[in-house]
Amino acid sequence: MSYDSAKAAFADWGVDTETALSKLAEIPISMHCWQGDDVVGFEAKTGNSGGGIQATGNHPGRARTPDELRADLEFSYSMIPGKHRLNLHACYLDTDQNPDRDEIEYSHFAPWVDWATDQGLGLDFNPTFFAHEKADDNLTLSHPDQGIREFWIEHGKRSRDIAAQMGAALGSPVVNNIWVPDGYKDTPVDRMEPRQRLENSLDTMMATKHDKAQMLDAVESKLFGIGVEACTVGSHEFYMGYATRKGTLLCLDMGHFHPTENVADKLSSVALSVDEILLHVSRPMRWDSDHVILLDDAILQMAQELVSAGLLDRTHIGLDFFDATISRTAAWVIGTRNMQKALLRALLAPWDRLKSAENNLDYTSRLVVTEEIKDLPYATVWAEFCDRMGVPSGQSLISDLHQYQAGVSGRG
Ligand SMILES: C[C@H](O)[C@H](O)[C@@H](O)C(=O)CO
Ligand SMILES: [Mn+2]
Repeated sequence: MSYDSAKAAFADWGVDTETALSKLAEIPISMHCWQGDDVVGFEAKTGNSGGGIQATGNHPGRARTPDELRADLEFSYSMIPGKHRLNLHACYLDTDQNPDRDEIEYSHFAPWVDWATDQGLGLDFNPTFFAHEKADDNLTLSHPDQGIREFWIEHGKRSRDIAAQMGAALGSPVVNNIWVPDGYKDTPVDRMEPRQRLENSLDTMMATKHDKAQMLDAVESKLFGIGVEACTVGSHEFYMGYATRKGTLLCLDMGHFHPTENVADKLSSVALSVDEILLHVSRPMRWDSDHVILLDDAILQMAQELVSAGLLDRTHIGLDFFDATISRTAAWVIGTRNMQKALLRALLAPWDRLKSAENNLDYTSRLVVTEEIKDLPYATVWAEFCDRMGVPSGQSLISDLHQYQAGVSGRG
């Protein structure tokens, strides 16, 4: 089918494909650096703690250096339509020095900023509260030992400074997302004190106010992780309350809730209490397994909520998955494109008609419309978008992905 025919098919439903394509082109997705190297990072390892997260698989081609990671990212972005962002973790520093987490400075990340400037990308940032000997108890900002708390508070403060400097250099606010793995394997007898300690540590860490044009604080909750099955200190209720009272962004990771919860349903509720939201779009399978996102119902509903509720302007869309059983660059490309495809479908829905049917309690019409529009030629509009943005779609994408993977498979 030609694009003009597809455009006419959508116009029949009162939808303008050109408006949808213009909007889609303006939605940045923050791609996570850690898909490229299985969350290993570039510092000398000092601890065993994985933070309860785990990349599994041994597909060849893992990036071992910042240069390899940047090459993989450049290829991946060239397969993704539009201009996007890179979400960096503090353990991905690029320096010959070996600073501990409480010694990191902007200079250790300056090569990333130079590269991002060159590539026209925005950056986001995360302090790394895992994979370190001082996190081996699965307690960091809520640790009963004040010295350990202070170590991590210093790391968090420095991360915020670095993020703010990145934002100033790039002219685009850097979201600095705080996730700590803190929790207990078995049922704790005291849940209150750890949560008070976490709150106090966060307050100290974020005491310095930064210009929101440079840096935005976000906090990420979790249900459980490996080794902290009984209690996570930074639960959803903890951070929902914290973000609401303190004015930070709230990060919703789709893998951090009970498997039957609909994370898309949370957006409108959360948006009534916090100004801005950060998403970690992920695909949990039985647990927080961080599979590559598919164009499945969970993602489609997420995109529908963002568009229908008018939340695109105050939601930062980040990704969080890491699969080491497939080509890592293909994982980035497939996952990011799926997020965009979901957004495109949501942008192509006849929302006025659907909302009007719902408000008139005409659920029959609502159901007919939602089901009939599933047959519209979304693929043709997507192919047009890719074409205009100079990236492949369909079978040529497959050969490009395979060709790049073949070139990196020999990495040791
Ligand atoms: C590496 C990330 O910080 C991590 O995935 C975090 O966002 C998370 O979701 C932990 O489960
Ligand atoms: Mn996450």
